[in-house]
Amino acid sequence: MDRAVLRSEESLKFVHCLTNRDAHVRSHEFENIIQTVDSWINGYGSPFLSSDSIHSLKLTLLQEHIPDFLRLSFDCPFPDIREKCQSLLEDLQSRVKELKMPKRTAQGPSSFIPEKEIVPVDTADDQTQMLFVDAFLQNNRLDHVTQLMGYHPQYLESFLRTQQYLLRGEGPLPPDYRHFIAIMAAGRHQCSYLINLHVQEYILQGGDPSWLRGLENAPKKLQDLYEINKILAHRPWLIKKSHIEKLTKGNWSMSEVVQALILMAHFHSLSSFVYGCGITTEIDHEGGHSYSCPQPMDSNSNSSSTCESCSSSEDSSNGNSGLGIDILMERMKKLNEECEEDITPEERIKHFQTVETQSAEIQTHPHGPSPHKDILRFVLDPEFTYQDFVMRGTENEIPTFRAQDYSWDDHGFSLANRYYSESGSLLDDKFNMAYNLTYYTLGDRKNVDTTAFRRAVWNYIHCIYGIRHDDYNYKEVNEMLERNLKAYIKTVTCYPERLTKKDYDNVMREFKHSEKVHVNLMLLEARLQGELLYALRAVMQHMT
Ligand SMILES: CC(C)C[C@H](N)C(=O)O
Repeated sequence: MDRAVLRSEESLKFVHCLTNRDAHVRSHEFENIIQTVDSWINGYGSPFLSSDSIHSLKLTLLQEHIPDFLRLSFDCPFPDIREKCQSLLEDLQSRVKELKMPKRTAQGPSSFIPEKEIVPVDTADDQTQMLFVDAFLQNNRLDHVTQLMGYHPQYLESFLRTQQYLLRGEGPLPPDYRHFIAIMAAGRHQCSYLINLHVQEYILQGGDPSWLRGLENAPKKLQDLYEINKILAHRPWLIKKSHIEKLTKGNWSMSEVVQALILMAHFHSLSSFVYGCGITTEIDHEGGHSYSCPQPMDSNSNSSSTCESCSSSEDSSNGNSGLGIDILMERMKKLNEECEEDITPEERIKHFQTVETQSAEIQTHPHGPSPHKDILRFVLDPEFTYQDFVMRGTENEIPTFRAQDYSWDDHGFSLANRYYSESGSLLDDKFNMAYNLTYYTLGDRKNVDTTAFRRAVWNYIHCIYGIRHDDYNYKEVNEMLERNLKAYIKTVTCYPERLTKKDYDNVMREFKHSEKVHVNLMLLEARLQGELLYALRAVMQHMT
């Protein structure tokens, strides 16, 4: 190659490398990119001083990809690439004055948790580091969700394996459909974080950009999912076998239906996690970087300490400071020691109904942010939201879902496997991981059996969805979960887009951030399982 003149095909290669789907190629080619850019800057004479068309092409290309470099300088788990990106940006800044240099707007992956308390990209923990590398190679990035899940590497492993399978593994739906479904699902909670990620993936997979103009531009087959996506997200108890029938009478095969249902439920519940943990916009996405002084978001990390102290005094004066760890420990101990109370099935049902009714009385924020028009392209009726199960009205008599009649272990698991090969086993592993995960700690205490607390969280979420486990004593929910925490759980599960930092700060105060993320993982999985129980039961009813 004539190095004196950078040919436009070279520029194209540059773009290609940066956006290459195959992350392996991408990291290998990275060396070349750096060299190319280096030679642009340092090369023969000073190419940036000439004003030919190649010059402006180079400038445009560089400008477009600077957010990519900026992101890589933070999220790349390979230290050499991270450092090279940093020095490249510095070099560009000082030598190519025409370029505009952005700064990241958020201070790390979560606006609720100070960056220094989050597992760093270059963590010294080998297992987590390997998972971060895997995630980077899978997704072309180490996204904020993954980094936050890095608190819980055992879970993260299972999560990444499942998500990789759903999006890129064998399965009946083509890749662009999978990402489009992710966008539709995230749209139900206005989760622009996930929408951005999957719009990018959709395009990289060769998806038709015109579909992104709005649902009405997508194929009828995808539009047919609209209704079921909506009820699955907010009122899964309304799913009937007729919904499944409608799809299979159209041109959906049963295994496509099952893959789509799992994808939708996965992204509904991942939206809960994104909001529940205050995940920030990815650096290279719109809003993740800014070309002006990034002052506003800087105050965010500071505000966490000021906010916490001011809200704590405010709340204790309201007598609203919640269950302290000591009380919680004492109650857990008591529950563990007590032998199973002798209660009749009727009493059990009563307890369940009490928790259910109380849940309906919990006031969450009445309105969320009004949806952005970019999101409304995928959401036709944003006002359709969760409604308390007990308020479902009597006209269509929907009974409580009895988990012993249709359970994940005995029914859902094998049905998922039957129509979508490994999905059941992967999900099963992930559910078990989230359900059983414990470090025997609570705040700064060690050797604590937290089973009672964790069961209460899980079963409370199912209760919100009208699912009753008849071997569980729902009285425990009220012993374990104070009202603020119930409100937090209900908001994150049902209306995640309405959650505020204050809500996060005001609950589980003595818990570590990693524990709050742990609770969010349970929330994600319990919601996912709840949605799938309804969806797969309808599939079964349709088949029999
Ligand atoms: C969510 C937390 C209360 C979990 C606790 N740290 C445990 O290891 O069990």
